[in-house]
Amino acid sequence: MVHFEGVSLKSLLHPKPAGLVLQYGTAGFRTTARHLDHVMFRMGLLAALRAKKTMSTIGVMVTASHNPEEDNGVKLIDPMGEMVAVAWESYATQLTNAEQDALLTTLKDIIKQEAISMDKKAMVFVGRDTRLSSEDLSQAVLDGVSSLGDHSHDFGLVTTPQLHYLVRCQNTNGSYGNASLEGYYQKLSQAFVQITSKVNAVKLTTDQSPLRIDGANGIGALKMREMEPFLQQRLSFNLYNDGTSGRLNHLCGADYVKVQQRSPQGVEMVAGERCCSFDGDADRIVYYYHNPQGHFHLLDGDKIATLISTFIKELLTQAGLNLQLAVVQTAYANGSSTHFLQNNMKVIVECVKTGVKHLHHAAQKFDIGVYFEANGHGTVVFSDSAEEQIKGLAADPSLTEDRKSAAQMLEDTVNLVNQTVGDAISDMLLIEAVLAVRGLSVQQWDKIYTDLPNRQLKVKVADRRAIDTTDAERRATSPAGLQEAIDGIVGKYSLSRSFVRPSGTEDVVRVYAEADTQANADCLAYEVSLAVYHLAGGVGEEPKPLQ
Ligand SMILES: CC(=O)N[C@H]1[C@@H](OP(=O)(O)O)O[C@H](CO)[C@@H](O)[C@@H]1O
Ligand SMILES: [Mg+2]
Repeated sequence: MVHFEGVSLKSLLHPKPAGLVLQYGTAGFRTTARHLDHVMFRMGLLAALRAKKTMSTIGVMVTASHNPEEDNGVKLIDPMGEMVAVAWESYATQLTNAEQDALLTTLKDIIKQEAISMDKKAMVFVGRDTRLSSEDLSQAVLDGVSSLGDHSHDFGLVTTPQLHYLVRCQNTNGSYGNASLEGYYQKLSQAFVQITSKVNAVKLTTDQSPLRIDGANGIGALKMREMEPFLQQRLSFNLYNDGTSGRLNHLCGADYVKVQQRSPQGVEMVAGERCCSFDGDADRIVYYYHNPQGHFHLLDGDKIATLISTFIKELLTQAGLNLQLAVVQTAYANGSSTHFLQNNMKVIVECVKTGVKHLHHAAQKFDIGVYFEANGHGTVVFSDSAEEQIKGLAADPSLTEDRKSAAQMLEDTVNLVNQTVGDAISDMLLIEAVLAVRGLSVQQWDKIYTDLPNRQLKVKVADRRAIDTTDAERRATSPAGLQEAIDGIVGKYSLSRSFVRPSGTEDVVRVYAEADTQANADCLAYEVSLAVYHLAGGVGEEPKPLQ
């Protein structure tokens, strides 16, 4: 029996501000923390229902990732550690927006529509980032779960990908790993130590310098400190922006570095030495360095995808395994990366809509799918059959040394990767392992291909839904005339490409442009912004040319 009275009573402690309407977007709910208490309570309720429906443990992560400190947000995690199924995103929106007196009816409607049996107790895993508001908000999630009489486990401070990992472990009877933070550290560290133990000590840190890690003043820095003892000194690193003094995501972190195309504050840059930045919940990573002239060089998600897929492809060849390898990107991928992957690497490249769930699902269609958003969110997924073949080969006693070593390295790679979602820590360890094994410096990695100069801009419009897109968001179908205008502008530049799309997380239209020079990419982005402003209902000041 379910005690809906508990829900009624406890929901009064987490009241919804009348009239407030929010939407479960690309990254769950995300807004100012002041508006989220009722959302959290209700996501606790919904997670419990989802857990009953799937008869599995479900995760709820309280974070607003790279957003400012005063924001917060929440995402649900499905049984295999994936983003929650799309159909449930609309339940999340309905439940969140139900006025106080309609909450129970909305809840019961979902139970009915999904034919959820309420007999068994559910289990919900809860985690949170380091924001000041996160503790109270995660308590609201726990209240939601317990108001239905269900169980929860509060993991407290964790990175987003750690919670995804924990959920998957719990639902796969330990075959993916141990459902504890220690299990996470052990699994990843062991794989990292195994891969790098094959490299002689001199090559290990290829440019002989410790890796500089910018923790964005968030959870990632905390968790790297926890992990350090497990790594058995195989990775030499220094942490910056570790949260002891600076503000979360302020002038630092992966999003700042990628969008501003400059190094973060708080990190001592030394020419030629490699640095990386996590974002606020440690599910994204970018690398960068300064050249001797002090110029900033960024190695973003596209460069990471290229490094990792090249490594895997070479190992597959060496091991004699015939598995289909694909790289999944979005329209934001630099044109040079797509060209390199298709023409030089000869791997399948697919382009999908922005948002990790789209990339993840596309990648799952292949034996091995490497996916990365240009902003540094990504991972590798292996099909069950690919994993079995790799494991089988690695254990085959009749193999030659060469094939055996490649197969074992592939097996270690499978274990090093967090297959549930992009994970800054796991990605970083894989990148460091690849650089060590291949003896590559960050400069050599950077030279694999040269990025086309590019620019991203935002345009404010009255209603961003005025813009519709097709072809994985690369072409606009409305408003009328916009795509023709963009085509006309793009035609004036060389090596040029530009597209526009409504953001799923901010109230803006995003403009992306790339061209042969930075000045041209800037002009192209500006001209396209102007077209958006005039044809799609721009508000406020007209866009200005970039300096
Ligand atoms: C250009 C860009 O970086 N867009 C980001 C951003 O989405 P928008 O829909 O563009 O606002 O936030 C998403 C969630 O974090 C992330 O998946 C995506 O890559
Ligand atoms: Mg994030």
